[in-house]
Amino acid sequence: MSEATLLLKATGLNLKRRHKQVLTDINLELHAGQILTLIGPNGCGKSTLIRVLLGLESIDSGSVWHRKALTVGYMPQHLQLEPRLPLTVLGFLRLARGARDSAIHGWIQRLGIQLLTDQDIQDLSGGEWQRVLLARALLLKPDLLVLDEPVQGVDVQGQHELYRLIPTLRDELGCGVLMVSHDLHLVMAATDEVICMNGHICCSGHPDHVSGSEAYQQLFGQRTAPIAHYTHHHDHQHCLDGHIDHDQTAETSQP
Ligand SMILES: Nc1ncnc2c1ncn2[C@@H]1O[C@H](COP(=O)(O)OP(=O)(O)OP(=O)(O)O)[C@@H](O)[C@H]1O
Repeated sequence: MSEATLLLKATGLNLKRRHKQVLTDINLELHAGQILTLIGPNGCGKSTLIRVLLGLESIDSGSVWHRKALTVGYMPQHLQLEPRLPLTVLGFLRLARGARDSAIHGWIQRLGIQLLTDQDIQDLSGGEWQRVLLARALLLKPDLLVLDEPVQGVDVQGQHELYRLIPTLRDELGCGVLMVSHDLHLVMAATDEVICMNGHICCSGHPDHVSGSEAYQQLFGQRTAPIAHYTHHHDHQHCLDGHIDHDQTAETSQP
């Protein structure tokens, strides 16, 4: 990918918290139009890496480069709000920098949260809150959309909808997407590149490549078996004269 589309680049990131080495020699690049997903077991450093990339946490060594004037829409894993704060969903969305009511109502419709507009944010369910946070991130018209476990608390139907929506948003906004997810089945189909981490980067690349790698199998073991992403194993050959030769045997069938 070209330098012109580069949004963010991390080089040699290292970070220790108390006595634990949380990040070790992390290198990555994210380009406009790319969906990059971080996966890995609990505590492997995914959220910490996101916060470091966004400049919310300091590092011991390494560097993070951002494109100039990069606008980031961040959907955090946790957002602590003052519990006594009386604020409706609409009021909360109006706090987004530069957000106009027309845009707010557009995203409210798009994300199917019309019935929540006047509801107090303290009364939202986990899945409802996730949608509201996504709306807030999108209101910023981000060059980079950062989603830290976007489907936590979202029902199965909602998870499918959200993972279908992410590539559409990427296409419409032309943004890059950096995502953390535990939903291996769904995320593998909705991402261009996966980084599988456990403090350091164990493996990375296209989902097909990563899910077949030894490091991935060691981290996720049996759970990797039914990954539901599309893989086409070509079981025939197209000859120059247009003839199809079926003598080639298929390795495996697609899921
Ligand atoms: N301020 C801190 N002090 C000590 N340890 C910390 C601190 N912040 C993070 N850690 C540790 O760093 C590790 C990485 O945490 P992080 O939240 O990045 O993991 P994660 O991969 O996002 O996990 P999960 O999948 O459970 O959300 C964890 O072991 C955590 O306990």
